[in-house]
Amino acid sequence: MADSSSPPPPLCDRISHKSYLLRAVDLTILGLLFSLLLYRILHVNQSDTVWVVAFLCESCFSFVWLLITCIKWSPADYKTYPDRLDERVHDLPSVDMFVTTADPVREPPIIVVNTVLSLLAVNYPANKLACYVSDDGCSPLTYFSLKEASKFAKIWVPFCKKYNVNVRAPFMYFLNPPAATEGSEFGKDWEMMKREYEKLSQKLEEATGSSHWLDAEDDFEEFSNTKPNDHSTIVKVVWENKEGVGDEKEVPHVVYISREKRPNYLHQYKAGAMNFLVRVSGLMTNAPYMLNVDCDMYANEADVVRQAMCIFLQQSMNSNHCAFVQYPQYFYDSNVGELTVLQLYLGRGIAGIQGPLYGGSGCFHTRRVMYGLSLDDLEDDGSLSSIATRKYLAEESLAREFGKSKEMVKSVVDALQRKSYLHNTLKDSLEAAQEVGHCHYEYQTSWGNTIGWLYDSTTEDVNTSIGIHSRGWTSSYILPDPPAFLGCMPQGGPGTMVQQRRWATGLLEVLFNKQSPLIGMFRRKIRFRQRLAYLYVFSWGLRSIPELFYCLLPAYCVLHNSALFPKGVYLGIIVTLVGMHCLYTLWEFMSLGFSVQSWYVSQSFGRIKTTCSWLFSIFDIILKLLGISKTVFIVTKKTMPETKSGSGSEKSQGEVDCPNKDSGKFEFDGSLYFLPGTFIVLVNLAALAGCSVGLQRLSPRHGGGGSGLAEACGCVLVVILFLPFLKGMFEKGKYGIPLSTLSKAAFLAVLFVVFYVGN
Ligand SMILES: O=c1ccn([C@@H]2O[C@H](COP(=O)(O)OP(=O)(O)O[C@H]3O[C@H](CO)[C@@H](O)[C@H](O)[C@H]3O)[C@@H](O)[C@H]2O)c(=O)[nH]1
Repeated sequence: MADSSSPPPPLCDRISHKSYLLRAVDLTILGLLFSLLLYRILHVNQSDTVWVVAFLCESCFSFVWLLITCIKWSPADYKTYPDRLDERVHDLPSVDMFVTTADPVREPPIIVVNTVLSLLAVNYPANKLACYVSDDGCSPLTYFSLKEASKFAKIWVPFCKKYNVNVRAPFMYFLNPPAATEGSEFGKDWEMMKREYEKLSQKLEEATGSSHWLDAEDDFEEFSNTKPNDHSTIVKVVWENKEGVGDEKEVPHVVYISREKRPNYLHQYKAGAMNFLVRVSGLMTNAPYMLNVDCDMYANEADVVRQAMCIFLQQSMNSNHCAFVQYPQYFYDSNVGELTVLQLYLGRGIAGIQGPLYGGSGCFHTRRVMYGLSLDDLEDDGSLSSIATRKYLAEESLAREFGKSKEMVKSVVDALQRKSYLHNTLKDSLEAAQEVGHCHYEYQTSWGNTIGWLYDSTTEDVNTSIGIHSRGWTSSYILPDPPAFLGCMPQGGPGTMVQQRRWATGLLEVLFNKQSPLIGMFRRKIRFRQRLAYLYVFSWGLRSIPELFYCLLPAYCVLHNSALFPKGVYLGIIVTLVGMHCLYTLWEFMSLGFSVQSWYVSQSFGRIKTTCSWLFSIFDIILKLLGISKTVFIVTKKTMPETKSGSGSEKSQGEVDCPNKDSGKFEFDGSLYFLPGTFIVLVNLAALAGCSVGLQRLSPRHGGGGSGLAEACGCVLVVILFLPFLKGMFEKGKYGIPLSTLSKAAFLAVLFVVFYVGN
């Protein structure tokens, strides 16, 4: 029997994943890289440019590996015990849930609706939840869909709770009929729900094609004569859970919001939408915690909110320093093993330092931290220190920072002082909500600067994340199995290239803005290794330059008859390095249930995205720094789950996104993204062809003893890594490289070859 004087069991445990073996492997690879650099220094021949370029590239790779080793040194995450929550906590805190959408075509409302339904049905008292949907597309269709979805939610939520359904996004749930339930009560309910969901989908599909419903109801008046970038603020209470007591049949509040937009007015993309969500929810429900998900990231696990609360509530009993709880982002229907591996190994590594980076979706935030509090502003019991009280609660300074709305200032004071929200009806706040959605509301306030989601980067997530860690807060990482949230990712092709470029550009923007981990070394309270983690992420775009050079160096050396790699026994350094790196990364993949094929796809895609997409982020950032152009946020196209059935609940984490039948099959279009890759393949093929006809003999020998088998193997390796491009040269349609790209790349390749042979 448990001793009544012993402390109650914790709500969560921090699990360390430290491994001496993995540290040894990381260090060995680092040692090999440094030996290679040393060899180059000792054997340098100043007239040999190849040697110098290779040295510079390898220095970059070594630096990146040094960062990786530091990041992965002490991995950790959290295990939570949601079953203990009810025993320990009698009054669960409220949570405001935010969903952002921006374009009803690229983000079909049926996807948004599924995400919303999955959130409305989570295992948490409905009177403690409110779901706010921000629509940057100002689309009556999205509003219509939400209205229909909230009607469906009245049968869906009780159904999920009654039968303890695991996956509460209907489009996923109904992919798998339950086994042998015919005739049972559950079987009948299941059939009925499925029919109702089909009706809902049908209605939304019909509404997408026509707009007759728009005139039929007064409710859509505010949408008339609006354009996505030119309209007034719209705030609509879709469903209000009046006098909710947390009954299983209740549906949480649903609110639709679309902030004012005017042409030529910088609306700050997603970050601007998030800040409007924070303000409106502050006026309406003012929950101390806020969950944010992208419109395609549905809750795949009914206990997501309870799990996050285990961390926050345990921390508030102890030290109270966790600003946010981040779940990793997993994806349905897409081959993104690379992201899964990255989030597990590197993600846990960062989580073991000061905590995971905020990834933009699947994250629970504390409202007070978003209002700019630093860790130092709090006493041990979580109340504001006397200095912070003076600093934050003077009404004048609050109005300066948070904007002129009196209701907003009051709600901020309540949130900072942790006062529980006094129930008004949501509609009482509509007028104030309109005011805080005005284009000019943020003018000369601290929104986006020190408060809320931070501006000045299209990757608002990591920009905001470093702002929070710089104020001394920590964050926590939970990796439940099945995954807590699942979203969609574009398959390899133009969509991916645009997305990767936006990420790399946004990250570089932070590297060069005031949040940069390179500045404020002693002033900011961010830990040293956490800074390195940010540096690793923010410098993605810069890695494109050494990678591009390194993909061309073997071909150059073969054509130029010069040595790239060490000779004799020293060649062993390179061979061991490549071999170890391959085996190590392969092990990382296989340990998560991915196949060898998936590992190859990720290695190949890694090189393609760096040289073809990240490369453009450098141009973007130069143009931005020169003030010639601004960066833009192109919304990623979302697709319904099609090829795979299954709820994700019976699968292990690794299986969530194993490659589909088309893995490695790349889609092309005529955009410039595909020019560098095609050029790389052509040049390496030309070098191999030259090698086989003995071209080197025509070239004079250059430093290091001329090229040999190692350089030719280098060319083969590059071609293998860019195989989707080689295949694309022989395919037709969307899988084929367009003739225009091929001819441009061929022209450049001919220039490259002609210029270097015998030069
Ligand atoms: O002007 C905008 C642009 C985007 N969004 C929303 O922002 C979210 C993310 O946009 P998406 O096009 O899906 O970007 P992804 O590249 O797929 O998203 C990743 O990268 C983004 C940063 O670039 C992060 O914000 C996301 O959380 C992260 O999942 C979506 O819900 C959009 O509807 C807006 O609300 N307003």
